[in-house]
Amino acid sequence: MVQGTLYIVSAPSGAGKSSLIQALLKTQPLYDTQVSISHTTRSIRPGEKHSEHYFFVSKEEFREMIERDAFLEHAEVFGNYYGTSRETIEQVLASGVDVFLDIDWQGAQQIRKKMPQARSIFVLPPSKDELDRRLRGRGQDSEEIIAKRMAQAVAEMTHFAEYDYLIVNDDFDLALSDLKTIIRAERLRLSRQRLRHDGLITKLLAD
Ligand SMILES: Nc1nc2c(ncn2[C@@H]2O[C@H](COP(=O)(O)OP(=O)(O)O)[C@@H](O)[C@H]2O)c(=O)[nH]1
Ligand SMILES: Nc1ncnc2c1ncn2[C@@H]1O[C@H](COP(=O)(O)OP(=O)(O)O)[C@@H](O)[C@H]1O
Repeated sequence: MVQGTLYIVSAPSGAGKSSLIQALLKTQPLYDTQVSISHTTRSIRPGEKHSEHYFFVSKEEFREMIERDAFLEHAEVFGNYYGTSRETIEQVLASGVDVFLDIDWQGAQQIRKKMPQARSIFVLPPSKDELDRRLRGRGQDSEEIIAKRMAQAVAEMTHFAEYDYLIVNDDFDLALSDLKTIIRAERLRLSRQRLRHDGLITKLLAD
């Protein structure tokens, strides 16, 4: 079985990474691609569902998970804790499915150390004004939270060069097409193709 690829996707809040990942998943069968559902201590937003968008847990539950080493990575973002559960990711990758992590730069650094084979993608907004418009347009955060996220956006963006790929999410369809191209190219990497087509290659090279 060929291991699935782990994709890390980061961006300043509001740049559109969740929308891009969700749109991508609609075009891929579940046996090919899944998105990891993180644990978080932040409050649930209107329209969000427990175990669909996040596992919403208390600080105590989160701390208990850190203590039993249940996270592949975890970080504090905007004053809340976020983490990726180790168990599910390892199982899903082992079954050959690609997994997407929507995580920040701190989590990305931790994953790269543990799993150097992971691929990382950074999503940029076309401008700060547009980022601000998207955060407001989403209509889910208070003025105070939006201000906090805008203030953090530059700090997050300074990490773009640590990533393998960069997508500017100006025109959504174009950005989605870029994301699909990255995945297609990764699936065509020689190391993966060799394993998938071992028999074929042996036959073609036989005298
Ligand atoms: N390190 C880490 N960051 C996460 C995780 N889940 C979400 N994040 C990041 O936390 C930040 C805030 O996420 P969220 O509160 O959902 O806001 P949104 O990205 O603006 O919708 C984003 O940068 C996410 O990528 C996680 O499991 N680990
Ligand atoms: N290319 C785009 N053009 C215009 N609006 C966009 C684009 N991409 C995403 N959005 C909108 O911007 C808002 C923030 O997107 P979201 O995916 O929640 O961002 P993130 O997950 O990076 O915080 C949402 O309302 C989304 O519909």
